[in-house]
Amino acid sequence: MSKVTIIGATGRLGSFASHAISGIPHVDEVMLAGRPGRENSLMALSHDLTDSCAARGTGTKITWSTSPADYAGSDVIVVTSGVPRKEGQDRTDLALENARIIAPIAEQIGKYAPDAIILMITNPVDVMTAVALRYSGMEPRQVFGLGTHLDSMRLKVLIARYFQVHVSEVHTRIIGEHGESMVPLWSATTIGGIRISNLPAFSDLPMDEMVDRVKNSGSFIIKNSGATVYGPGDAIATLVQTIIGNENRILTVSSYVRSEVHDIGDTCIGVPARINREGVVPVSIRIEDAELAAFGASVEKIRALTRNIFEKMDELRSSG
Ligand SMILES: NC(=O)C1=CN([C@@H]2O[C@H](COP(=O)(O)OP(=O)(O)OC[C@H]3O[C@@H](n4cnc5c(N)ncnc54)[C@H](O)[C@@H]3O)[C@@H](O)[C@H]2O)C=CC1
Ligand SMILES: O=C([O-])CC(=O)C(=O)O
Repeated sequence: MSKVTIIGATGRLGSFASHAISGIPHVDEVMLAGRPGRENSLMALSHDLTDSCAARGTGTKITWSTSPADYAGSDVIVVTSGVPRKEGQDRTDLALENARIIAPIAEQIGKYAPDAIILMITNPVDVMTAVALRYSGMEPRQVFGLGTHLDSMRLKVLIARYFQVHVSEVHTRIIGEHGESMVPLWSATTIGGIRISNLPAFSDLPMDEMVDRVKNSGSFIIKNSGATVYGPGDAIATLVQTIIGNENRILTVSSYVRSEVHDIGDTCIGVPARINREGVVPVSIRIEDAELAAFGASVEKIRALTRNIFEKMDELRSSG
């Protein structure tokens, strides 16, 4: 029996992610969670998703709750609660406002579902993953964030189109911040198993344009349609399936890094990590000098922002 809870289920991303998760094999229950006052909205969504399961011919049970005590028994808890950015904002602008929303949610998860695995989505996702880790009191392997998985998938599609190959022929990773300082790992990019730098067309590859497009993907979608929904929603479902199916895939997610990348760490940030039913563990890797310098800068940025948010949260809590 597997139970997946989505906290923030009434939101634009939360509702689509709930739909995507309800189609994963071996997920028996999807629990839609939200704040008191959202009962009608949660109930209506549960009816709609139950109809969806009926139409798909699956027996997934859709439940809903506004009580954190009902997090109990969850195998995976996806958190999408919080404010999204508006046109012109950077994800980091949301840090304190969303930390104030995520900290109490994480505390309740630690209290009622201490054996679950938390998948953090709220932005800025690297900092919110650290907030969830701190306030849940759970182990680093149990708390991870969507990180640069979606960025890596966005780059993969651009490379596949450029080389006119099926996306499954392309392997690539973006590590670091889910944001401006993200770092593409061209040294870990292959097409048909061949290192991309060994292909003659590599010298003409518009690398900077591709990475800029990935960096601006979220803001472009938000500006023109209001929110990013289907990309992150299906990326969330992939990660949930990887856990529930105990798949041992290596995906690029935000995870607490100690020293796995050239001894740089002590922060939650996007790195390749092995994901299974036990949770998420970063993989030790070695990267090229230029990539390492960029990753080091990204880690420093996120570590400083995270510490700043922790200090502000401590001040807010001590002043009552
Ligand atoms: N990591 C990633 O790749 C992505 C992250 N996101 C992030 O996910 C979050 C949600 O985005 P959307 O669903 O588009 O936003 P939305 O506004 O549609 O939904 C927000 C949800 O959070 C809840 N919420 C808002 N304030 C709250 C509070 N004070 N306490 C408890 N719950 C609260 C709302 O009830 C709602 O369920 C944002 O922070 C957004 O930036 C969105 C897309 C991709
Ligand atoms: O851009 C945003 O704010 C939402 C997000 O993180 C993404 O879609 O990558």
